[in-house]
Amino acid sequence: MTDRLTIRRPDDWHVHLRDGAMLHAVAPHTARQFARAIIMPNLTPPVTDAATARAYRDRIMAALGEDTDFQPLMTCYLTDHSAPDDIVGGHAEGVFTACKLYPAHATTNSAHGVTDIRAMTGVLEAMQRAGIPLLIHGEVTDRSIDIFDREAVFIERVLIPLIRDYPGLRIVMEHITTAEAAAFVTEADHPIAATITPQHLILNRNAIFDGGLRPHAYCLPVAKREAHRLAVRRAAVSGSPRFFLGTDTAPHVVGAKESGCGCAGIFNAPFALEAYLRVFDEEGALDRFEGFAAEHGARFYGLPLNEGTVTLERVAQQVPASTGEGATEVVPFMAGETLAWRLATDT
Ligand SMILES: NC(=O)N[C@@H](CC(=O)O)C(=O)O
Ligand SMILES: [Zn+2]
Ligand SMILES: [Zn+2]
Repeated sequence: MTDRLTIRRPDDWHVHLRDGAMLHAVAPHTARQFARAIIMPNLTPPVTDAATARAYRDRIMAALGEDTDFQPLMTCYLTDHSAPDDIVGGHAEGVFTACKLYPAHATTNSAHGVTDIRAMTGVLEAMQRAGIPLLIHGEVTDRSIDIFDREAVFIERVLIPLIRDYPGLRIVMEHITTAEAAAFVTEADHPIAATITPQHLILNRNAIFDGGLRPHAYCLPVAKREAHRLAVRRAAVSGSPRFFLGTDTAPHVVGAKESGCGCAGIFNAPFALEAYLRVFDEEGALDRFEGFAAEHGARFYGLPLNEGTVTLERVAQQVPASTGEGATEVVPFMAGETLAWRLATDT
């Protein structure tokens, strides 16, 4: 049995750091585990231009203090009014690493999102030309489509036409949850990849209703049936360079989760590596963990691999019931459960 695993320093390709007091409370968790992270732009108001992104990046670095070498990679929130020149300019200046497409009203803080992706011709052409990745929350917002089918229907209705129209556009399908998405990303003749969260590797939809309504197991896209979880697990441990780590850590204060209309989002930043490693361990794929956590994403984004390593050791630890206090009290993923692995050292 392997009891220690040393890998290249990993990156998290999908993170919500929020702002203000919550940013200060949650950012250190991500910076402790990861060298870099793709920072989601769904603040209120959203991060839609380079000046706003630069200011947000400064607030992130200020929240982490002087000693950190963590690198936030900023994204631009696309709206119906996004202008190609602003995006290409922001990317050329080194502010934007990617652009994020939220279909309007698909998820938390997506009210300003895009109403018709097909109408975004100028922006998508410019991104394709400049090699700027398009990160997609891949769910249709058609209320007549069952919530468990919205990802699969998005592939048919939106993604297939999109890759046909923009054959060179680099796409990351974020937080995939279905067998359909795993198969599509594996097989597509296109520069496309997908992030996978710990929760979609560990939970199926029964977890949301396990003995009562479980708000801390609720995120979007919502967890699917067991067959889908298993398909997503196979994709994660397959060794395919098209699948990589993106936690979608999405903190909401406890009262906003435990509510008559609880927010979508799971806060997994404090023990993200440990949660993923549990899955790779169970699947007998410890040798594939480094690729998933520290190589595939950087290569897809065309960024250098990190220097340095982290070590995880087989030492049990219990996930606390909550982190933070007051306006920053958040219940972490797997609260109260015991994890077999622990992040040990940073070198
Ligand atoms: N995943 C979620 O359930 N929530 C995210 C938004 C998102 O990534 O869709 C959030 O910002 O809270
Ligand atoms: Zn999303
Ligand atoms: Zn997200």
